[in-house]
Amino acid sequence: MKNIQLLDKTFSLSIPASDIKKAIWEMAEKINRELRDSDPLMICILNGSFMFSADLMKLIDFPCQISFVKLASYEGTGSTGKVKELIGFNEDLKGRTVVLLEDIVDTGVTVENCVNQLNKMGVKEVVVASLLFKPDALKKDIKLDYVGLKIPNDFIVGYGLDYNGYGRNLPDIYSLTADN
Ligand SMILES: O=P(O)(O)OC[C@H]1O[C@H](OP(=O)(O)OP(=O)(O)O)[C@H](O)[C@@H]1O
Ligand code: HPA
Repeated sequence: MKNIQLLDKTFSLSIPASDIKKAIWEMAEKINRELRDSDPLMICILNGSFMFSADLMKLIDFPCQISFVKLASYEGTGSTGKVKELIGFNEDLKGRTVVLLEDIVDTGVTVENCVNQLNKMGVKEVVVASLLFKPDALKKDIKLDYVGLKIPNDFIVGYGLDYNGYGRNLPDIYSLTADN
């Protein structure tokens, strides 16, 4: 199994790029079918979602807007349980169908925070699309509308996800090995 080293930690290959691509194709197909008449505004949650959002958006086959927010809840290999807002929601979203684009839903703290903020702003509906979901880590009562892949509760890097800023550029996803 292919291993990589990032700073002090070793990771082993867990999800190859071909599986990620297939999951995004399937999600895009559903979104194209189900949201094309809603004039949705996609919101990419930076940093982690940059790669997923870019690949998904290229497969959306109707005119569609995208905007960006920058939030952080994870430090090192764990959740802080709090969401830091580095660039927030600053457009008029009243009455819009908003699609949150997440690379991963882990504890659910970030998505819950976004959904609450968007509902206060008077959106019509919030739709959540996440490439990855860790069901065993979830601590919040949130609804996920589109999920690419369900994964075990292991710390992962690659395809946008990082360990202390490293690993985001990897095309495959790797998980932390037991010997760390
Ligand atoms: O469900 P949660 O426990 O909230 O975890 C999910 C969030 O954690 C990651 O972001 P992170 O805070 O690491 O910031 P980053 O996107 O800049 O890496 C990821 O991109 C999600 O936004
Ligand atoms: O497993 C993870 N890896 C990197 N960033 C994350 N943010 C939430 N979960 C993770």
